[in-house]
Amino acid sequence: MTADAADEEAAPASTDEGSSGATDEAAAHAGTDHAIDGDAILRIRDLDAGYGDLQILTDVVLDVADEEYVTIVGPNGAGKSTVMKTVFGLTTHMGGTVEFEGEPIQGLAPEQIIREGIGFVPQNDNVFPGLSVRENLEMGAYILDEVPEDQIETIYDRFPILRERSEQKAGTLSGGQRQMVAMGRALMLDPDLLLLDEPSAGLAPDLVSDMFDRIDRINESGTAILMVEQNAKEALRRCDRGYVLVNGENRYTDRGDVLLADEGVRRDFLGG
Ligand SMILES: Nc1ncnc2c1ncn2[C@@H]1O[C@H](COP(=O)(O)OP(=O)(O)OP(=O)(O)O)[C@@H](O)[C@H]1O
Repeated sequence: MTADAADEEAAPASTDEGSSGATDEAAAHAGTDHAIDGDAILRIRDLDAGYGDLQILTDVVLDVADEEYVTIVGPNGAGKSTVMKTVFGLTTHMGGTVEFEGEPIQGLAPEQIIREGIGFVPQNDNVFPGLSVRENLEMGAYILDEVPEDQIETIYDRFPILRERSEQKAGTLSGGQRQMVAMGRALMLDPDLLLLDEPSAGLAPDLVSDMFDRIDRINESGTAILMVEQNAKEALRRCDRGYVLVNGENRYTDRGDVLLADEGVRRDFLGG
């Protein structure tokens, strides 16, 4: 979304004095109002979830507005990936609600969630290594009766190297190219919301900013993004709003630049 639109969307989340747009470090205080005032396409309320009997998330609140770019940061083991997996129906739902475009989706299976308009790029094992690039993309549209050729062309236009490598087995691609296949596959049904779990993990440093640029362009073309990223500072620089999660609970929520400028957030969660 545009910077202006982001300001409008994000402003209600900033409740503390000084968080209303200031990038002045001394004045910036990260907010703790985790819900936005306006409409959200993804609306998570009081979410409890985990694995089997093991509860990881407690009372998590999180919103993503239409076309918004939201990132989740926090220490290792905070439950960031668990939030994404829970939205996608891959964990045990224990309480609270997850609404997408006004409909409850908690407890639905991933296949149903894909149909609702959410794409997910997991951190690991996110391509079929023995299938070609094109076959991987086709798998992204497996719920359709026919392969959407125009969408494959759209993906190839977005990631031209995939057109060149269309017949190559995904397992023989570089890490960056595999990540493009995984993103391309998740975009095959043109989702309204794309979940990205650590998209820069394992990439050579010179490829990381290219990957972030591609994510920016996906967002600019109208797809909302919810991303977990180890490269927290860069993610907060790029996103509209960020959530800091600690021990499976919300800690701070604010615009990315406000979180970056908050001394406590920097010291405790961003490595100083
Ligand atoms: N499949 C699973 N079964 C049981 N526990 C799990 C499973 N996956 C994750 N966990 C546990 O859930 C907790 C949160 O893990 P999660 O991966 O969500 O954290 P994270 O914030 O994404 O961490 P990191 O930054 O290290 O990737 C951890 O204690 C982890 O061990």
